[in-house]
Amino acid sequence: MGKIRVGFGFDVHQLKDQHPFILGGVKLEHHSGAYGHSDADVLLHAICDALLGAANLRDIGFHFSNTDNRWKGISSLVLLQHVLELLKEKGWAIGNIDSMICLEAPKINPHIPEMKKNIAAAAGIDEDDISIKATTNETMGFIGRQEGVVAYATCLIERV
Ligand SMILES: Nc1ccn([C@@H]2O[C@H](COP(=O)(O)O)[C@@H](O)[C@H]2O)c(=O)n1
Ligand SMILES: C[C@@]1(CO)OP(=O)(O)OP(=O)(O)OC[C@H]1O
Repeated sequence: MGKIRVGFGFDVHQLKDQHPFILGGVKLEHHSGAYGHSDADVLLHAICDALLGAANLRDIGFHFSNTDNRWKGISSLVLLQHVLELLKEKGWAIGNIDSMICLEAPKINPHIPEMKKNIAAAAGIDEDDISIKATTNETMGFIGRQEGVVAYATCLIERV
């Protein structure tokens, strides 16, 4: 086996009423949604940061500034594709990704297969190499009050 590295990513976005909610590239039916410069997909942003961190390539805001109109409203699946190109240029391939979404509602479990499919397609990896999990915050804090959504991700990358 060649050189391997691990990475870690975190993201948080505010939830606003009557706003689209995109998570893992899936549009969720919900009364509120994540707000940001892009489509505010916290799961994909955490995954992008884990991958960039593993490759020591700074972070998502360094590559895709939230003051740059090119990224306004953009699908974070496109950002993930860009991140993959950056990793490839440095000779890295993804081993696996694990992630956790912290969200009070709606339930994420029914959407996980579609999220995995979207991420696998954008990152060019097997669905089996992507794990997505979810937890509520047991009604506590800003997540519990449904004011925000958080995601964490870890990954392993290997030299090809
Ligand atoms: N937004 C969410 C939150 C949780 N889940 C699933 O429910 C299980 C129980 O959640 P607790 O926070 O009460 O431990 C959790 O393990 C997930 O499987 C979900 O789908 N969507
Ligand atoms: C994705 C970017 C760029 O559009 O903006 P946001 O959608 O606001 O997301 P965030 O995780 O706050 O910052 C990263 C930015 O690069």
